[in-house]
Amino acid sequence: MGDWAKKAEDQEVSKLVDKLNLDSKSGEETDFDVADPAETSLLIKILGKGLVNTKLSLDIQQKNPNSPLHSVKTFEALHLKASLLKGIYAMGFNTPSKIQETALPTLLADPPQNMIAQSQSGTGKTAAFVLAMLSRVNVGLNHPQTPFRLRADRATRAGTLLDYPRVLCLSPTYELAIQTGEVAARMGQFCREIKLRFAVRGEEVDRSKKIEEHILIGTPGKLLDWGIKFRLFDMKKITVFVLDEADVMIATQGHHDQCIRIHKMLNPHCQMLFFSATYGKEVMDFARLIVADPTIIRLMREEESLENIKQYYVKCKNEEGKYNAIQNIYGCISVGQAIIFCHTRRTAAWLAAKMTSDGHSVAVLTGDLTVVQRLDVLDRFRSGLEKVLITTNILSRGIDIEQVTIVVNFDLPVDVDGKADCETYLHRIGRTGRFGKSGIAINLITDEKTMKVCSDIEKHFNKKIEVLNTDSADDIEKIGT
Ligand SMILES: Nc1ncnc2c1ncn2[C@@H]1O[C@H](COP(=O)(O)OP(=O)(O)OP(=O)(O)O)[C@@H](O)[C@H]1O
Repeated sequence: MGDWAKKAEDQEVSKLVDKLNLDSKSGEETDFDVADPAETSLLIKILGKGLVNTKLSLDIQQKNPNSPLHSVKTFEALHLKASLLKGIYAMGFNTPSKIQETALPTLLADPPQNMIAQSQSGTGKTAAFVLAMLSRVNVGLNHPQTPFRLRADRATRAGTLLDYPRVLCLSPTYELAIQTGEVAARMGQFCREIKLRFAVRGEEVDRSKKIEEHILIGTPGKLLDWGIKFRLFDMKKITVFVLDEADVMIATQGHHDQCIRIHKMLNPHCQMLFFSATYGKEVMDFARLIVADPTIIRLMREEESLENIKQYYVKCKNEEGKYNAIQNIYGCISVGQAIIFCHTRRTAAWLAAKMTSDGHSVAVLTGDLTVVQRLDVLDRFRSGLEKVLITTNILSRGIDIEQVTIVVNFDLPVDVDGKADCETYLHRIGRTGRFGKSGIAINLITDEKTMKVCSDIEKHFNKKIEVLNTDSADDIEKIGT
């Protein structure tokens, strides 16, 4: 698989550059930013350098009484092929993550079990289902359940494996498919007999030849073309069907129906695996269309508390007044790194220019940047090259920027109806504070309307938002203690 890994890497770079070019041409100018779920997911995967070791508990809803739902504490206990175990260790995985230790025994069980697994980004779901895909291909070659005629048939053809692919993995976008393929290439690097193929835009096929790779990872449209339109492989022979990023899949126009169409072509004995970072009703409804009698595993998210965050509001006359409030705060207390949220790109640009001219080191992250450019901004900010990150709603819920000491809502988060967006507020300020020290959140108010938004947020979380007079140095110094 080694050459595949290099190819996947090259593909990823060149395709991300394509996206960069595409982005620079695309998109009418808009002043408001709305986070694109697929871009957010890709950013998280690329930024997610390591495993999110979580203490959160697992909620396991056992649907299939035959499922051997126990957990393993080591990868050895999974009795994987030596070459696969070698690949896992080569990736630096010493012990299974929480979701892996519980999901893998079921994912690898015989007879195969269907599963719906939900856990937030960075907890190891991709690695879990990739391991299952690679294992199944190995197991499929000589599994006692493999129909005898298939084994005999294969023996007569002296190893020419004509009844492949056996594994389909659907991703909502080209970039996310490449990311998953990368993980598979690294994990299967010592399993030279396993062949992977991307079913994504730009991947050409010879329509006169059947596809012989064992695992296809791609987007629904391309897989529909290869499997149903051009019949380049037999959908009925698929033994493992993985639907990844289901929450993003639902949010990406048109994928919902394509996934259902593909699913309808699979045989009922195919193992259906469904992965999602969120677990809302729409995700669960979609899952029930795809997965029969699933074992359901979800990583519970504890309610985020605002206990260690001190929240203030400042009454300002206008935008200039808001700017002066920020300047006064910086003039009185030492601020580590700060994130300032604006409602529009225009405000973000105006504020960035003013703060830069007053000597602040400022980074701006808005929706007109490509994924690659956003990564660069976030990397620089995380490494402390800039001290102030000015952004809009594009810095959506999923992207965690830890270790900022102060968050300023230059504009409070509101929904499309102008009402308080409490979930976004929680995400925005939920990252302040360092190792349990209290964080500071400052909300800048200019009129009755935004004052009401602020008090609605206060009521929603039942956590006092104190008034702050930024014309008084004593008042400001008090918040820094
Ligand atoms: N058992 C493990 N031990 C150490 N690192 C791991 C383990 N499993 C996964 N990782 C690493 O943790 C990071 C997140 O893993 P993975 O991508 O599988 O999580 P995820 O839940 O799918 O996240 P996302 O939803 O963003 O894709 C990756 O860098 C991966 O290499």
